[in-house]
Amino acid sequence: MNEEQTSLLLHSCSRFPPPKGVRLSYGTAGFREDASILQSTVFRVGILAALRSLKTRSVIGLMITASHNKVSDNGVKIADPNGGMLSQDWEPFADALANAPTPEQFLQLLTDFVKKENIPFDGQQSAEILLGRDTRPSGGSLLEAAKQGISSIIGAVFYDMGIVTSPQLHWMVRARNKGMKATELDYFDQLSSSFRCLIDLIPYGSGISKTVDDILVVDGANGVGGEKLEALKKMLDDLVIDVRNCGKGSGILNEGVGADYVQKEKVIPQEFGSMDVGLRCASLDGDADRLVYFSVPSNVSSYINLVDGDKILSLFAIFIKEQLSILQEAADEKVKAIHHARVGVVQTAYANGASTEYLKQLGLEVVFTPTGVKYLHDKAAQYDIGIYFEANGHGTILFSESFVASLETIKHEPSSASIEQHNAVLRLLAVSKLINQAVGDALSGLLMVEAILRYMGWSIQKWSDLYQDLPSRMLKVKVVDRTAVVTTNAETVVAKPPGIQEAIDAETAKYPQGRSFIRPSGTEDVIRVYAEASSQEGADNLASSVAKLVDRFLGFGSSS
Ligand SMILES: CC(=O)N[C@H]1[C@@H](OP(=O)(O)O)O[C@H](CO)[C@@H](O)[C@@H]1O
Ligand SMILES: [Mg+2]
Repeated sequence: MNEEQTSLLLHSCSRFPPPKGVRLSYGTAGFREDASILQSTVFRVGILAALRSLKTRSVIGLMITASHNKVSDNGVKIADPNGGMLSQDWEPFADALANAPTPEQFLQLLTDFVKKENIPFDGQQSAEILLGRDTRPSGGSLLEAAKQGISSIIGAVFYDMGIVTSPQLHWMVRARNKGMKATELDYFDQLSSSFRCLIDLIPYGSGISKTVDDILVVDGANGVGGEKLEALKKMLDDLVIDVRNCGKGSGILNEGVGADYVQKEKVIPQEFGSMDVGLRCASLDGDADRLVYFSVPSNVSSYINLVDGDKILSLFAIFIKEQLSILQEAADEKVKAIHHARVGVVQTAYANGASTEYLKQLGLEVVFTPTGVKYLHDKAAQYDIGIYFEANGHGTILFSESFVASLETIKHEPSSASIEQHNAVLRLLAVSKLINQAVGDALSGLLMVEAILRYMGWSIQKWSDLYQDLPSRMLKVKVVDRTAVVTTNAETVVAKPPGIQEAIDAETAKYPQGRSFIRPSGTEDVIRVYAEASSQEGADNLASSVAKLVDRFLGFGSSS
C-alpha cells in the first residue's frame, strides 16, 4: 500500500468514528443494529467490499438492509462474486475491521490482512462494487457512508443500483460476473419470460380454471418488494395480483405486516381481513428475500392458515421429482441421465417435524444445517439439484452448472425423447432460470409457486393439505450475554452452559411428539426458543417452560 493510499484511508476513516461501547458482529446476515450507530460500520464495509473485489478480481455487491427488523434498524451485507453471501472465512476480518477503535488500528488490521491474503494493491487491478438499499429512511445516508468507504480505496468504483430487493442485488452481482446483462429490467425479463415458458408447458387440459381462486393477494410488508412486484406484474399477463402494503400508504415497514410477522405470529396482517376468506394470499419480508403463503379461514378469528417455507419447499420438491420421473423410461441415454440427478433437500432445526417426515416419505434425501442461508446454500450447492428453505420462507433451488449444461444439450440436440420427456427437460431448464440461483428470492419464488399450482391444478387448500404441521411456538428471551449459549448438531443441542440441555430434555420428555431447542439469534440480541408438540397447548407450554429455563440459567437474575 503506498503513502497516498494510507493517508487517504487514515483521513477518511477519522471522519467515521465507531460507536463506543458496542461490539459489532457480522451475524446471520451481515451487521445489523440501530441505524443511528451504523455510519462507521457501513463505511468500513465499503472498504471491505473493495478489498473483496480486488481479491476475487470480480464484481462484489454491498446491500444496505435490515430485512424484517424494525424500521429504525438497518444493516449491511456483502454479496460475493457468485451472488451468494460473503465467504465465511472473511467474517472474522469483517468483525475486526468494524470494531477497530482508532483509524491507526484500523489501518494496521487492513495492512496485515492485505499481506496475509495477498490482495493485489498494485494499482493494476480495479475494484467494482454494486450498491443497493431497501426503503428504510436511514438508507440514503448509510449509502453515502458506503460510497465514502469505497472511494477511499484508490481505483475502486461503485455503481448505485438504487432501491432494490436484496435478491435483485445478489442476482445482478452474479449476472455481471457471468458477463450477462444485469439491470433491473434484465432481471424482470428473465423472471417473466421463464414464468411464461413454464405456463406454456402446462399440458393441455390440466390447470385450475380461471376462478376467484386465480387471484393472488400479496402483502408487501410496506417495503421494497411490493413496489417491485407492481412493476413485475405489468410484464405478466394471465396472473392477477393485488398488491397491498406496498409502502406507499401510511403503513410502517414490517409493523403488523410482512412474512416474518405472518410466519411467527400466524395472524392476519394489516389490510387483510374477512374480504379475503378463501383467497390465495402471500406475504414478503422487508427486503423481499422471504415468502410465505397463507389463507384467511372462514371462522371469525385473527389466525391464518399458514403455508410456510417448509410447504413451499415440499411443493418445489414434488414438482422437480415429477419432472425427473417423467424421464424414467427415456430410451435416450443423455435424457435418462437427467432422471438420475442427485437431488438434495436442506432444512434447519426450525423446519416443522411434519415437513421433514413428509419429505423423507417422498424418498428425498434431507439434510440439516445451522440457521442462516449461508449454511443452507453451501450445502444445497453440493447436489445436481439442491432445494433449500428456512421455515420462515427464505430459500431457493440450486442447479449445478454441469446439470444445466446437460439440460441445454438435450434442448438443442435431436434426441429420441418423447414430447412429454422433452417438455420435462424444458420445464427444468425454465425453473433454473426463473428461480434465483444467487439467494432466496420472494418474487421469483412467488412466480414459481404460481406456475406449479397451475400445473398441478391445485388450490392453496389442496397444497396446504399435503401434510398437517405439528403445532409449534417460537419465543425470544433477553439474557445477559447471548454468546454464552454454544450449540452443536445443527443447533439442536446446547453444549454450553452445562446442565441446560439436560433440563430442556427433561421438559421435552413430558410432551407427546415434543421437540425443543434454543440458540442465540444472529440478528437480534435474544435467545430464541422453539418448541413443537402434538397440541398447540403442549407446544405453548413447552416453549414457555424452556424460556423459563433460559432465564434461570442465563437471565438477569442468574448472575446475581
Ligand atoms: C428463526 C428465524 O427465522 N431466524 C432467522 C433470523 O436469524 P436469527 O439468527 O434467528 O436472528 O434471520 C436470518 C436472516 O434473515 C434468517 O436467516 C433466520 O432464519
Ligand atoms: Mg429478508
